[in-house]
Parts: sequence; structure tokens; C-alpha cells
Amino acid sequence: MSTILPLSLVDVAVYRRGKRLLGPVNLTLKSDGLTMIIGPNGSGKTTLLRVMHGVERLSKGSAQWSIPEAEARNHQSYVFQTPIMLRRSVADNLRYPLQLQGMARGDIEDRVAQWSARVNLKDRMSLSATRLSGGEKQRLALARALIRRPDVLFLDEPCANLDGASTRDIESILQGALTEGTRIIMTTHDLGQAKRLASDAVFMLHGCVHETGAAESLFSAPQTVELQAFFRGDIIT
Ligand SMILES: Nc1ncnc2c1ncn2[C@@H]1O[C@H](COP(=O)(O)OP(=O)(O)OP(=O)(O)O)[C@@H](O)[C@H]1O
Repeated sequence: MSTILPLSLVDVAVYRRGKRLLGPVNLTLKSDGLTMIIGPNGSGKTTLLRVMHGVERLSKGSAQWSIPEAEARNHQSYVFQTPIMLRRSVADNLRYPLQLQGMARGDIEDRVAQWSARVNLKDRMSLSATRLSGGEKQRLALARALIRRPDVLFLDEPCANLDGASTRDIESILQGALTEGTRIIMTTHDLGQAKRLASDAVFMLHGCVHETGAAESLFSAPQTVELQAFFRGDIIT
């Protein structure tokens, strides 16, 4: 169970060059489960995720964890759509976040062995991470994010460029992390994935939270005509 949640966004807005990218957003994230952020292209999903992670400057409002933000940052990991690899071996990529934390060498090696097995990269450990396939890179990115045991994991479209088998691998790693109590907040364009993984969902439209709720009710009985249209696959303007 997370220690840094809930996260409260109060009247948050982000403007860039006079254009409103987000807001006003009022949203509270409770302490467990997987929140899926869905919505059409350009609706503000990534901006919302970045606001939550504290890497997007707010033009208005506040985003507050249950502990001071600087401290809360140490308990979060963020995985990008296109994984960024260190130009080093797979093993070194896994060691790196633990070295930054100042963990003892023996403990690092134990943790690295554990995670290389969990994400099925054991036989790739000495290979340069840049030579991995797309699916392997994303598994490594996830392992590198989870190896620190963050309270909260943010993921921006982690399966966007992956085939079915790789997507299944990623979802199974996420299910494992959820079972261990990691709080996950992610975006996806894949409604099937949203239904498979989400415990609650946030539907973004034109930079605002248009509808939100428990996944079960939101997917089976969307309340707004816009979300109904989105689920039908209509173009929403
Ligand atoms: N740094 C920026 N400066 C100006 N405009 C930006 C910036 N970042 C994003 N935008 C614009 O803000 C809007 C919201 O973008 P965002 O990436 O959050 O949407 P999204 O829902 O994640 O989109 P997609 O599904 O296409 O990834 C878009 O119109 C985008 O073009």
C-alpha cells in the first residue's frame, strides 16, 4: 500500500504560449489500484500524467501528495512510450537506479538477478541495451522503474509500438506489480488494455477530466454522450 498517496490536484491548469493544454482539473487519486487515463489524441493525457509526476510546470492550481513533493518524487518512477536506454549493458541499466540510491553492492546484485528473471531478460544481461528488441527494451524499462520499488509507477502508452505477445508480457509484469501494492497510473489508446487492467479510469477531453469513475461502471455504463461516442469509435471534436 502506498505511503505517498492520495494525490490531490486542485484547479490545475497548464498554459503554453497562450494555449490551454490542461485544466481546470480537480482530481484525487486514492491509494491503490491502476488508474487508466483515456481519451482522444491531444486531449491532455500525457500532460496530466506529467503534472502528476511533477515534471510539468503548473500555470495555476496545485498538486499535492501526502508528503512534501521533493520527498514524494523519490517514491515515483516514470516509463516513457519510447524507452530510453543507457548505452551500457542490460545488467548495468538495472544496476543504475540502485547505485543512485546508494544500495550496497551485494544487495544490488540480488535485486538485479531477481528482476532479470521476472522480466525474462536473464540471457540478455551482458548485451548492450541498445541492441534489444522493442519488447525487450520496454521490459527492461519497466524492470528499471520497478527495481527501486516505487510507491507509484507512471506509464505513458507503454505498449504503443508492441506486438500482442510483448503487450501480454508487459501487462503480466504490471499485474505482478499491482499485486505487490504498486500504485499504477497510465495512459493507453488500447481500450481492450484499459478494460483488462484498470480499476478506475479518467476520460480526458479538450484538456479536462470529462468523466471518471470505477472501471466496471465506466466501461459498462458511460454517463456522457462523449464517452459513449469514444467507446463506439466515433471521431470526437
Ligand atoms: N510543450 C508543449 N507546448 C505546446 N503545446 C503542447 C506541448 N505539449 C503538448 N502540447 C499540446 O497540448 C495538447 C495536449 O497534448 P498531450 O500530449 O497531453 O495529449 P495526449 O492526449 O497525450 O495526446 P496523444 O494521445 O496524441 O499522445 C495537444 O494539443 C498538444 O499538441
